[in-house]
Amino acid sequence: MALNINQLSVAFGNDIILDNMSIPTIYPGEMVSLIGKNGAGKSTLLKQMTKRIRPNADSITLNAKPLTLNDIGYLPQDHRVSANITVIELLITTMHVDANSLFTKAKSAEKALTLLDKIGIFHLANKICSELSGGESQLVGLAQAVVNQPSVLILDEPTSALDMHNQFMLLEYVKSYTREHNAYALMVIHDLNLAIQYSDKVAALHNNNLFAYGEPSRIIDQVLIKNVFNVNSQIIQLEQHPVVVACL
Ligand SMILES: Nc1ncnc2c1ncn2[C@@H]1O[C@H](COP(=O)(O)OP(=O)(O)OP(=O)(O)O)[C@@H](O)[C@H]1O
Repeated sequence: MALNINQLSVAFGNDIILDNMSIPTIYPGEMVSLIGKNGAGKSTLLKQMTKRIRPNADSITLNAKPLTLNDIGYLPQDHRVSANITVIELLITTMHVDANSLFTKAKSAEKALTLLDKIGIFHLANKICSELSGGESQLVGLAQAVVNQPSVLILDEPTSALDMHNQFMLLEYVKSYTREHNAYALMVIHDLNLAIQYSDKVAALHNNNLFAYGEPSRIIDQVLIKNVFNVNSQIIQLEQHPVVVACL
């Protein structure tokens, strides 16, 4: 059981974004954060994972088979739902329910409400999607991404619109989902301290390739931060976690 990304290349015209990039095997139950400067290719990598057809199907595999759309739940960057339907209706629709069966529909509503409760957004069930705030929309996007219980969660900056409490609430949910379902979570996170706290492994992308990969406490240090972000920093050790403080 493993998720593999091997020899992946992506170019837009003459611009090479990912150059024959491989990531070490990702194991069930693992949360992996992608870090790197703006434009490094993090979203490009995640978008490649959500493609129906890839030029080289073997470049991204789940249990040795090409990753399919059925395997994944995807929360894109800046996710917004513009539809004039309620959150619960959105989730039921996402579940691909047979519209003729009232029983199945009722079961789906129950399932969707349980999920909203688990994520901590039960109160949003009857809100209209197009009227949600940015942060509410991001949390609903997470519910939509997990509602069909995918094996692979692909989350592009899932905490970017969230307040401090909701950042932790979302990441705690992703952690429990990943552990309970033996799933794989790949997330782009800009906040290094959140990445350190919530990742089993961190993948740092730089110069069109993988710069470093491993447990956050082993790979995130002043040298990496200087090389990847061109920022001076200090690392403070707090219990087992390093805490990054940027310096001028
Ligand atoms: N459809 C496209 N056509 C042309 N260039 C693109 C396209 N999509 C992305 N790029 C370019 O590819 C590079 C990587 O973009 P990507 O969105 O993957 O970066 P990122 O690491 O996710 O950045 P950020 O942290 O700013 O979200 C950028 O230089 C971007 O301009």
